[in-house]
Amino acid sequence: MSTHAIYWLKRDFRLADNPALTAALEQFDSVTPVFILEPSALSAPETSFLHVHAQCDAFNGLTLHLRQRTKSEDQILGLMHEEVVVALEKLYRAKPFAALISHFETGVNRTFARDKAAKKWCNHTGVAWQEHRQTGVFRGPVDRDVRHKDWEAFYKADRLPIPTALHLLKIPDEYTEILQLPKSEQRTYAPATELASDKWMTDPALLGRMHAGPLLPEHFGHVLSAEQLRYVQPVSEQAAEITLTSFHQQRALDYSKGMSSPNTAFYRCSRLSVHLAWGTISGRCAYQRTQTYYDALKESDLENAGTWRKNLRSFLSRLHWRDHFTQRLETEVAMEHRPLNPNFHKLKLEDSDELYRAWITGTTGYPMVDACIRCMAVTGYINFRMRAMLTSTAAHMFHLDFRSIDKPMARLYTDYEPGIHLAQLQMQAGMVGINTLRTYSPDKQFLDHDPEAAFVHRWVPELRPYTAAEISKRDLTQGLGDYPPAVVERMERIRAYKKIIGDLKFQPGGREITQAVFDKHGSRRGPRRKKKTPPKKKNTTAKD
Ligand SMILES: Cc1cc2nc3c(=O)[nH]c(=O)nc-3n(C[C@H](O)[C@H](O)[C@H](O)COP(=O)(O)OP(=O)(O)OC[C@H]3O[C@@H](n4cnc5c(N)ncnc54)[C@H](O)[C@@H]3O)c2cc1C
Repeated sequence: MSTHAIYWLKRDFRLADNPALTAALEQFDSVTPVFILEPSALSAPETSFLHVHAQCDAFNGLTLHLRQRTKSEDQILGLMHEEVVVALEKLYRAKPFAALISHFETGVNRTFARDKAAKKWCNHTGVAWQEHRQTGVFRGPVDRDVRHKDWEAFYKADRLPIPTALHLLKIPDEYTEILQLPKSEQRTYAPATELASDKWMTDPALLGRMHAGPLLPEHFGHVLSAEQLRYVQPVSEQAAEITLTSFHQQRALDYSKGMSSPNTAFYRCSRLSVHLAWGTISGRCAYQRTQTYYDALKESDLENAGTWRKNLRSFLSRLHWRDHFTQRLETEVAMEHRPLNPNFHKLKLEDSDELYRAWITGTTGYPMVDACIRCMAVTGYINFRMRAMLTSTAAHMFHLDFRSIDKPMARLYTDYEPGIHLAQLQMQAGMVGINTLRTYSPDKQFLDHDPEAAFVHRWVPELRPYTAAEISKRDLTQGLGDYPPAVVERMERIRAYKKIIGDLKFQPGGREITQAVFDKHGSRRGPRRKKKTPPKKKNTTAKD
């Protein structure tokens, strides 16, 4: 009797180095790939048009890739717009399947609860659910001191080729009605000539282009404006390939130099985060291909080979940080709702609605903060330093609780990855407590990284009549023309925040609590500290 399985696509829209897809095709006679876009995910507080756009684009890209590979015009990628258990039940009733195959996911409590419900359904029905690992994040008890070795072993293992048995992927007749795709207008992406002059727009030659295809965000109630459509980053296996190649061959030379300023980061950074987040490339593939390129540069007589290598090494470290931070959420799922460091469980902040509204609408009276928020709302991207500055402003200056800004901020990134986002958010807000609290001054960031005010002028039109010098010397209590005064005075608020955090961190028994957090979650790669007291200085890298 022939065996049949469902391959449940979950943040893994690719054919190459895909452990779940490979396993499904090796074990079963036929496999139906299904992407389930749940109504509860679409209406979740962390979801925005950017995530829906990313998934539609990735779905369309994978559809195209499958057509090219199988040389067939048949739609072999199924879509369901249902809650997962309802979707599985419908499929099973139409045609029973022996197994459900997917990757395991480190997500928020909502996706964790969904997965538990799916597990219960599988147990009840007798369907075997195989969850494969696609990253260097480990589930279950892991010895923290050997985890790095496990991580390395995974990243050094041969990556999986595109399976040859793609002809086994099919939508059987029994599923045709259930897996019908919406009828769509074909959309064309903005032509490259229109993109030439604006450094925040995506350039198809460097970052790829969106595909026309059966899914559009509009089908799920998320409409992108014409401006957003021209700025959002394409997300597909094909676009990931172009992005990685252009990074290796053209952009990485100025990576370290260009990553801090929002005027250069849109092209100098790798821009691989959306692809890693939605699985249009595997972390292992990005890592190994970069390592190969790095090794080749050792033999190369290319001018600046040393600089290329230094930049690629810095990129490789960041790929490791991804899993390091995601592991925190995998180990401590409660961190969505409470600080990682128990010293802060009783933290009470002012959490003012008025300050929250100023922050999220980009009307704080701090030009760099406002420009970043408004830029993200259109492009779905900002670089690391600016994300850290936005968090630091929200927490240290505006005294907003990290739980109040978590979902709103997640909605602004196309690359939203719950593990990295929550770990970074908590760290920048001082809720981890194992590193020195780092405060970013928005006005210093403006002077350092936007000295000509190009970025601020682009995203805050009220400030276009003023020069960079006029902007930086403005009277904070007055604003400039139509631009509002600052909503709070900076230094006094930061001092107050640091006192709140310090009092909790150094309460009786607080140091021991912080040491326990370090032992469980701290990086093992730097010098080990086994002192009773938490580290005082240093460790202020972006990573920790
Ligand atoms: C408050 C806050 C929230 C964040 N939320 C996310 C998120 O939801 N998703 C996300 O991918 N990144 C997040 N980051 C990390 C970082 O800002 C982005 O990964 C980076 O800006 C993406 O751009 P890039 O791909 O061009 O990065 P590059 O600088 O080219 O880095 C290469 C890759 O390394 C990884 N990486 C880089 N920096 C970090 C870091 N500090 N921690 C963990 N991994 C890192 C990313 O996968 C990135 O794609 C967040 C940072 C902060 C401060």
